[in-house]
Amino acid sequence: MTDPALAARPLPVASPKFTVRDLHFHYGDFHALKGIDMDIPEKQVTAIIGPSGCGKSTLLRIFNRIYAIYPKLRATGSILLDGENILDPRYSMNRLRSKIGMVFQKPVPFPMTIFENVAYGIRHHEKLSRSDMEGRVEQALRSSALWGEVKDKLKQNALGLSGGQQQRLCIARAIALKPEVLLLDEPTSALDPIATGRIEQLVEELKSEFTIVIVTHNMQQAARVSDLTAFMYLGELIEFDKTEKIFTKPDKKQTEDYITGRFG
Ligand SMILES: Nc1ncnc2c1ncn2[C@@H]1O[C@H](COP(=O)(O)OP(=O)(O)OP(=O)(O)O)[C@@H](O)[C@H]1O
Repeated sequence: MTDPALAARPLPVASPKFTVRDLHFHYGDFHALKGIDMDIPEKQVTAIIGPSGCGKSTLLRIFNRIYAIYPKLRATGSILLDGENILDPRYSMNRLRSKIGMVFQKPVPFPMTIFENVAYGIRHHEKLSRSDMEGRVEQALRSSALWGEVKDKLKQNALGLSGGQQQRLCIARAIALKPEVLLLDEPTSALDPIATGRIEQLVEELKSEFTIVIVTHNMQQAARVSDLTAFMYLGELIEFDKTEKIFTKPDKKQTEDYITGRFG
């Protein structure tokens, strides 16, 4: 059961992109998310932090309903995206996919050319002329800060790129579909510090266009890139506030213990 004294209240947000209310999630009998309430603001970066197993990735994945393909997984409550409940099966998966892009922990480029990696998804959604497609691919690669490094080798296999470049390619692939939201699930955990720095800089640039939600194990990263930070523990949202406040003057003792390294 959620202890009302422990649960975070939703932070009032002027223009929420997502409004999450009383969200519970079950993996079969296991109650993984317990009564989450939060408002995620538009065109800002929201970080989700907390110790391993607290439910960060589970929460992130509910935002694009990945769980819905597994019969034993169940979400209750509501998540409004621009006012419409995306947990309602009548909200079509295609519509949701067109609004929400996701990037995973490990970059997984398709075994095809750099150009095709970006063009592939666009072709599934739109029919573009060759020159329009070239323009779209270039735009996505520029937005993901990769264009300068790959413009002369678009026909080379993407698997020849470095890990950091592959991750920026995955971001290019997601933003080429012009989503409104980008979900990033520990996007730098497989990268070296230089590649991590480039992704963090990119996140900062992309927030003028996209609503970004990032799960990270790295508290310094959350402090550097996010406007708001949500701290989770054992499936509950303990505290959700401006990042600066979470890292300097958190309200809850559990948050303070976590950010000062006393547990987790
Ligand atoms: N497919 C699954 N079936 C059953 N339980 C699961 C499944 N996936 C996750 N869980 C459990 O749900 C809880 C939350 O997992 P989740 O992966 O969301 O945590 P997390 O905070 O992202 O952890 P980490 O930081 O280690 O990635 C954990 O207790 C985990 O064991």
